[in-house]
Amino acid sequence: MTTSSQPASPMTPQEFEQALRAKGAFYHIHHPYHIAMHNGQATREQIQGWVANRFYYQTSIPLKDAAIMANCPDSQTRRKWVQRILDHDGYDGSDGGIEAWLRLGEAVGLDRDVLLSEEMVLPGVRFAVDAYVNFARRAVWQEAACSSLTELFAPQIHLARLDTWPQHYKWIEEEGYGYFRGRLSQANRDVEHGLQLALEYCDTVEKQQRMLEILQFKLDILWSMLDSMTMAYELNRPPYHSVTQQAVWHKGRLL
Ligand SMILES: O=C(O)c1cc(C(=O)O)c2c(n1)C(=O)C(=O)c1cc(C(=O)O)[nH]c1-2
Repeated sequence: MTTSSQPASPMTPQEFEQALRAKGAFYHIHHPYHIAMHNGQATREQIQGWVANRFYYQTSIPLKDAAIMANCPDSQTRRKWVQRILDHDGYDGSDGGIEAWLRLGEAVGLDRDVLLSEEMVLPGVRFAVDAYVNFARRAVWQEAACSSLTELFAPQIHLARLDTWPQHYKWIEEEGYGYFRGRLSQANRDVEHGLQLALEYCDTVEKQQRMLEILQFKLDILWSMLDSMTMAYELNRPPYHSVTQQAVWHKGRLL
């Protein structure tokens, strides 16, 4: 094995931030399934499939964040990090992101029970999301915390949806867009904290290279989710399509 491609000295914090940001080239905003949704070319079934499958990501994010907190001995970090769980689960009478996503489901014509039952969650989506939660359980907390840094690129994707979906998909009820609106400020705040942790923690060549690899792993998760949806809802090749039309795949959380 050769290590000749390793740089001799660590990047400066500015250079390292640039290297993290450059990973935006591989964000799922560039996936053909996402581009089709953005351009108004997605069918109702494709939008519904995306909303129902992404619900599994939404409900897994608090599990992932709780796993990070469980491994983090620093109370100052936990005080900040706990806000991420509250954002999704709701607190003090505010509903939170999971409820907002259920409303998005209703706005695209999916009963909330369909989302909650996870019956539409494709195995490939489940495996990708579970990999994220399991990584957060095993990794040192700083690495797990910084794997959330795909959120660097998220405000742009939420804004783009708010911009184009109402024009293209008149059948989606307006109140479904609350989730994307709420995430704009939340994602920016999360990124500020995540980036600060990454720049402080990654002070060696090895840590910087590993963090870039972890960010790529997270990008792979988001991309693979859309690959699974492409197979099922665009190419009409859901799991077992060659043997049955029925959705026989497992439905429960086996994490
Ligand atoms: O809609 C999106 O494209 C998108 C992407 C991501 C992301 O980049 O991981 C998140 C979200 N949304 C999101 O809503 C969210 O709450 C969130 C939390 C995290 C994380 O890794 O902790 N990513 C994301």
